[in-house]
Amino acid sequence: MPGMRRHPLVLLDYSGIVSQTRPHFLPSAMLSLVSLILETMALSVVMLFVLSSVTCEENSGTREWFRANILAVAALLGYAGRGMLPDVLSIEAANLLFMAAISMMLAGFRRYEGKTFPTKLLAGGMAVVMAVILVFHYGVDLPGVRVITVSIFHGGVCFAIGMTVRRMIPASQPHYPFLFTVVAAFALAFGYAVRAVHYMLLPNLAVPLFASTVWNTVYFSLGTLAFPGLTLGAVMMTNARSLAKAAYAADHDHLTGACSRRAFFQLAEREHMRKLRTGGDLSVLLFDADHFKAINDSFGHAVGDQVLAEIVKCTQKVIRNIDVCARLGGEEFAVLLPGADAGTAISVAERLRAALEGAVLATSANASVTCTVSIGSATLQPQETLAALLVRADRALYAAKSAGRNRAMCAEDVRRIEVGT
Ligand SMILES: Nc1nc2c(ncn2[C@@H]2O[C@H](COP(=O)(O)OP(=O)(O)OP(=O)(O)O)[C@@H](O)[C@H]2O)c(=O)[nH]1
Repeated sequence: MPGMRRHPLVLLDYSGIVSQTRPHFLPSAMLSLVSLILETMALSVVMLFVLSSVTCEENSGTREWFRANILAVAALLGYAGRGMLPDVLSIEAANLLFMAAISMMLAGFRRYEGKTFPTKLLAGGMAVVMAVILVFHYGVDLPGVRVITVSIFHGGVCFAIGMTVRRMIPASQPHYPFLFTVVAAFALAFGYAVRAVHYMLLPNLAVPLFASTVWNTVYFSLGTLAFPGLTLGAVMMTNARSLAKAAYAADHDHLTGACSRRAFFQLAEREHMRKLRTGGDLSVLLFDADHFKAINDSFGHAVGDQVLAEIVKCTQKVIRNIDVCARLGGEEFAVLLPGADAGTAISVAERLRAALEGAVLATSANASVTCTVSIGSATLQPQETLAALLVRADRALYAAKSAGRNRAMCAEDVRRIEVGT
């Protein structure tokens, strides 16, 4: 084959030049480093299986990480074949594939972040590195210069990965997957930088590629960890995001973004227990859109949906951050008001009613769609259960509907009316 050096099993330096000939057996030192490369390949293949379990359109970045691992496997095959494959495959092609692989890894993290990939910058960088490799392989054979150039590229990309993931460390959900990836990326960047500086300081460092020196072992181990480490971080980040999405979906209403019924009852239970233990006030508002069926019938279900979403937006503007607005079902909503006494609760209810009465909640064929609400409020009595509190709020809501709608009524007043005082 043209370009292939015909030494079936040989020990080569970085440039691929024969430095020793071992016609039938690989020396054990060489074998240990080749096996390190083969183990990395095996790990990357395992990572491909792991990645395939999370790779899909919704999980941004996973496709790029999958491709990156395929490229890495191909590159590692090339590196492992040094001495058995033509130089153009084991040096040029392998380096090109590994640069593409690590760049693809960065592309995955950028996609995960929702950002585009700096294709031109990286393609330009790869072209420069390849030019250096060609010049310092076929022109002047300086393996050290090739190592320095490739290490600077890999280190730079790993640093960019670290910076990208560092920006994404979330405030609320578990940090661990992100910290793991940031540490892995920065450690790799540091390792590559040390390698580049090492070769700059010792330009005549001409140990054979697979010679089992301390530094070779350190640098090979670094390379061994690069892909599996970053891929593991990527998979953990994907799982963290999936869990966060699932938790959000369970706790929020899909249409309006309000708290879900399930989450509302959980929060209400917790607040109720706290108030029973520590004292203090707790109020709840139950409210329902008036004649909502007529909106659906006149403007269509889509406009009805828009109105429901706007009702929630409007409510969230009226209440405090610590209050919780939930959609209990259909056109029925609730607001939990921790620390609010009966007077505060009815004034919040009145503000909400007035805000919705004056708001255009949707437009349809140039018609403004408005919708009023009826509200029942109730405040926790000593030793009262949550269920009893909600029953009283519901009765107040029913009273507001019966009294003509578009009004807020307080359970305590309704009770007074019921007992005739
Ligand atoms: N667009 C839309 N409509 C919904 C949704 N959930 C429930 N509805 C509609 O809400 C309407 C509720 O109607 P009713 O229970 O008769 O209540 P209403 O028309 O608001 O009358 P009052 O409550 O007595 O003032 C029904 O037509 C349901 O189909 C939803 O998610 N989207």
